[in-house]
Amino acid sequence: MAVRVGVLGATGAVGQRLIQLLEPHPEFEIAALTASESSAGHTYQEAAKWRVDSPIPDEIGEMTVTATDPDDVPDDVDLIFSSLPSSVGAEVEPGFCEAGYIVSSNSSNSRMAADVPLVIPEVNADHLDLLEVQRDERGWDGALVKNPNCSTITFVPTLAALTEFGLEKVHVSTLQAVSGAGYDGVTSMEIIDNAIPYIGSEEDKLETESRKLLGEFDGAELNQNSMAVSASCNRIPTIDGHLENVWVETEDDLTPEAAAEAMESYPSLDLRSSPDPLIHVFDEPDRPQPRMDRTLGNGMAIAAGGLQETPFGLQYNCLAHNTIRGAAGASVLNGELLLENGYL
Ligand SMILES: NC(=O)C1=CN([C@@H]2O[C@H](COP(=O)(O)OP(=O)(O)OC[C@H]3O[C@@H](n4cnc5c(N)ncnc54)[C@H](OP(=O)(O)O)[C@@H]3O)[C@@H](O)[C@H]2O)C=CC1
Ligand SMILES: N[C@@H](CC(=O)OP(=O)(O)O)C(=O)O
Repeated sequence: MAVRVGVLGATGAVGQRLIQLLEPHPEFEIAALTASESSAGHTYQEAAKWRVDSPIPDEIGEMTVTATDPDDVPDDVDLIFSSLPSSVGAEVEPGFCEAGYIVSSNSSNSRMAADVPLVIPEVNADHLDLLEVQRDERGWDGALVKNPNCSTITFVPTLAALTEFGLEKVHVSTLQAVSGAGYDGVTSMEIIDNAIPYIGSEEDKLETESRKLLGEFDGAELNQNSMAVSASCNRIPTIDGHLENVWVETEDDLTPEAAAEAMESYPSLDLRSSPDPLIHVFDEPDRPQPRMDRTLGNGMAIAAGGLQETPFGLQYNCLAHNTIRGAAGASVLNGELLLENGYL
């Protein structure tokens, strides 16, 4: 029987992607949609300014949106997908966990909290066991699991494939699509014929979340990876798909051929939304490209290419679909992992 799920922030850009992925999902059944007080009480099709590239499923359009409060969500909902502005997430997510709901959240609040698993299933599924520590410390019947920032998700799987060479220093420079800023994030006058070399708080997220994701959980606490990470983030006028340039210095010698082999053979998982292969390595020097490669693996794959030796170590480019692998798809995959691991 499908697990009944709720979506917090269901009318937003990521909430709409969540609905697009969850509605046909055989393991999950959408049973609750929440948003702000101004949307509550309206049907979903009245409340949401739908912008996803497939129509609103009929039965979803007719559902009534409720306020984002545990008392408004049916008790038989077991799993909550949260895609709220982070200030709202920080306020309401603990209440859902206290009320017994398992929350798979995309919002940035609490990602770096010591007892909150920050998970990319193919990279660090074992960090999910931090939930035992979380429940002991917080006394929750529910639980809170986070997926990382969309730019972090794009480069960390490629680093995970290279850990056997001993990661020492990583430099990453991003070319991020406008959808990452949300529909009202950057105006057309700001971004057309332009590039903006600043995205608030983004560099810090790449630098800290990557070290947590590649850290080791010893059963009691998580020890962060000791690699040094420096990030520089840029907004460019693409719609979807974050492209990143990465330089990696390693303890052991690392040739482009060995790196390509490690990335191509990095294992996927037997979860419905996990693509196989996880990392697609291009031989063509001008790939990956956002418009051509963001839908690889139904938007869940990581694309890499342009591997070469430089005076600053191995250099390559990588790409992922920021609102699918980088947001809604990441939360759904964490939901699948929670199900697989018996939390639901
Ligand atoms: N856009 C993207 O590509 C990405 C976004 N994210 C993150 O995901 C989260 C959501 O982003 P996005 O979908 O773009 O945001 P949107 O602004 O498009 O949507 C926000 C959602 O939250 C609801 N909401 C806003 N305020 C409240 C409130 N006070 N109480 C309850 N619900 C509220 C809105 O409801 P209503 O319609 O009623 O206002 C809406 O459903 C953010 O944390 C963002 O940083 C992460 C990665 C990528
Ligand atoms: N800041 C990201 C999107 C985002 O909302 O990230 P986060 O999930 O860390 O809030 C971007 O602009 O592309």
